[in-house]
Amino acid sequence: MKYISTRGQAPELNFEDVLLTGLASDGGLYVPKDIPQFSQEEIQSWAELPYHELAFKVISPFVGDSFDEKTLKRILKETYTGFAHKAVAPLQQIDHNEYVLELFHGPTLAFKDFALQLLGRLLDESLQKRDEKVVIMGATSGDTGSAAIEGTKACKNVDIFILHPHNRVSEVQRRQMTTIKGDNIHNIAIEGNFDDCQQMIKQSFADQSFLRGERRLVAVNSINWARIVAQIVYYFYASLNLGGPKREMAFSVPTGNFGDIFAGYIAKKMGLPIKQLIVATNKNDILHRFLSKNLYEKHPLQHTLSPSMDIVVSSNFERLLFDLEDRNGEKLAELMEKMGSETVSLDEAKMSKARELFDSYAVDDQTTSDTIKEVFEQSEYLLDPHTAIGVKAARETRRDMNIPMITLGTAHPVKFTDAIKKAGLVSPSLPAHLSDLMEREEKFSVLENDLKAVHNFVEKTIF
Ligand SMILES: Cc1ncc(COP(=O)(O)O)c(C=O)c1O
Ligand SMILES: N[C@@H](CCOP(=O)(O)O)C(=O)O
Repeated sequence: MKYISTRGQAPELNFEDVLLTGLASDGGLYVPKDIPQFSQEEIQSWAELPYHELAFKVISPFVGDSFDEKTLKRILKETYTGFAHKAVAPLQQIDHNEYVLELFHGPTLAFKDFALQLLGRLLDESLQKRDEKVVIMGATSGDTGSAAIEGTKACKNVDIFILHPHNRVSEVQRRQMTTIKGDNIHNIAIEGNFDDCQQMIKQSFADQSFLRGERRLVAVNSINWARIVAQIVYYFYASLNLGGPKREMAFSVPTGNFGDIFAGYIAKKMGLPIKQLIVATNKNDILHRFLSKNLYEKHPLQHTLSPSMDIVVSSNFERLLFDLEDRNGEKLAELMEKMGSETVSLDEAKMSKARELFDSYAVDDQTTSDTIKEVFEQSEYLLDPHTAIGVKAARETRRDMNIPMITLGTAHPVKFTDAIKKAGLVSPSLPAHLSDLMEREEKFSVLENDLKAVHNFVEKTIF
């Protein structure tokens, strides 16, 4: 399997090299040259498989010969047998033909564990084989940070630097990152917002001179294709558990960086019958405005009850635009340049293609609170604020009541106690492995919103 850059100028790479990088050298994102296809019969034959075996079927064509079959199977088994729920990604029915796919039974209680528990193990395997040490840099609006640290903390060949917006993640989220001990773990609170953090990561890939040519820079955000690939699996898993592929499914996906929903789009391209994919956003609704009005226009970032989705520039949207531009890297590079500085509309043919693929809906804080309360009163099921946005969007945009509607349950409500209290409900207790989280000692550095300051910090730490 070969990977190409969305901007058409970077060298083609195999899966292992894509895993060991972030942005392509031309500033684009790596995508598979061809998407693997499965027949309905083949998908059907996986109906009884446990999660890790299904993951092997879905992921192995993307991995190609980068990891041998035995190693990949071992790593997948280790990854998913570590989840707290036996089903790994259980479905909870919340109404007639309406479900939440619980993706928060990993160690950090958010869907990011599905990919980052795997990515950490793949990295470890690869770096040990190569006898190479790397620097990881990541930006987080709350969940990627702890999942990335948890996933890579055992890797001896890694120094990890995670940037989060100072005072803009929940207390549980911050403590989950800043209390993990390890000399190779470095948390940085940036006096800015998530977009500032993400921008600094992208700029770091563009100019890596601060690493003095001695270390490779690796991404843990969903700009790294290995993140997306792991997230495709649970679309297959949910569908197979509800009678797919003989039945079509609809998915509603709380969206920030467009990684999780992009994984659903790929699952559909691979042959999974998905009737509807819903982009559910909070007030940072650039994607909803784009899909509904054909206007890509950046508004200032707003802080909401769903902080992990407080994102303006969605990195993975570029991967979709690449397909809408018929995979023409040159045209895409021009479009991305324009989108960086002005309001952009697509031509109508491309826009209608995008609208055939996705519905969208934006939810404000009051409605998020109301939805948490309403679902709890109806079904005694407690949603986290991100999942609540997915459920609300599903209910508002559903096209066919006979098709099962699955909202991705992206985080456990215990991570967002303030939002739960605002909805007038009682927050659950932390699970046993985190029960003393509020007493643990925290370690992080606060830095100004300045790339040079961050690079100096990294340099001083590792050299
Ligand atoms: C809890 C939660 N829900 C939803 C999202 C959005 O996912 P994505 O960025 O893949 O669109 C995130 C992070 O981005 C998250 O942490
Ligand atoms: N919501 C994320 C933001 C980063 O997204 P990613 O999918 O690119 O890692 C977070 O919680 O950190």
